[in-house]
Amino acid sequence: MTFIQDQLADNHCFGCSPDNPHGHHIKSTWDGERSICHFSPKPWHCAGSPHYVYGGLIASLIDCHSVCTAIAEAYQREGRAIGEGETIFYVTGSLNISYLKATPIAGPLVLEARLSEAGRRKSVVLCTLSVNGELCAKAELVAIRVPASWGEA
Ligand SMILES: CCCCCCCC/C=C\CCCCCCCC(=O)SCCNC(=O)CCNC(=O)[C@H](O)C(C)(C)COP(=O)(O)OP(=O)(O)OC[C@H]1O[C@@H](n2cnc3c(N)ncnc32)[C@H](O)[C@@H]1OP(=O)(O)O
Repeated sequence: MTFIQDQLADNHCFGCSPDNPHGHHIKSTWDGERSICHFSPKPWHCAGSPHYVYGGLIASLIDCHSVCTAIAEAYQREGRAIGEGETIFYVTGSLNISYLKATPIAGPLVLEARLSEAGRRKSVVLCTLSVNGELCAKAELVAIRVPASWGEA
């Protein structure tokens, strides 16, 4: 299986870089229309109760999965494979999350994202997070394209 994150160069992100030893290492697939990410929380990712997931982690997963989705779609729009040619980077401009139900830590968490808007510099991504088919959170993220030089270490 090919993951978006494994095709991106110069990515040190806490949420999604494969190379950040302390990060979440999320993995997202892109089918040309929507992206999917599965994540199994660890016991220490809990909220006040040991049974439910910490909201900050949920935000972090949605953030990275959505921005990676915006990047994948942008490569596609330019007729390139992800990571091919000049680097495309997006950052989070805004992230609006509705926490609809407490998210069971037993997981797995399933994130699904698609674009509702794709402009020259700005993309809007809609993302849901479900467990066992039950919708626990939904979000809208505005991703803004930035120069490739932002990725330089
Ligand atoms: C921070 C360093 C990141 C380096 C990344 C490079 C390597 C990446 C590698 C691999 C990626 C893998 C994935 C990563 C995933 C993780 C994502 C994150 O955690 S990112 C960190 C958190 N986000 C920030 O720190 C942004 C801080 N903000 C800014 O830098 C600027 O405010 C920025 C770039 C977001 C916009 O700045 P302007 O002034 O250039 O933009 P204007 O030209 O005014 O607007 C362009 C369009 O965007 C809208 N816009 C701008 N800011 C917005 C906002 N905050 N909310 C909603 N819309 C916004 C505007 O309304 C405009 O839209 P209209 O074209 O008119 O339709």
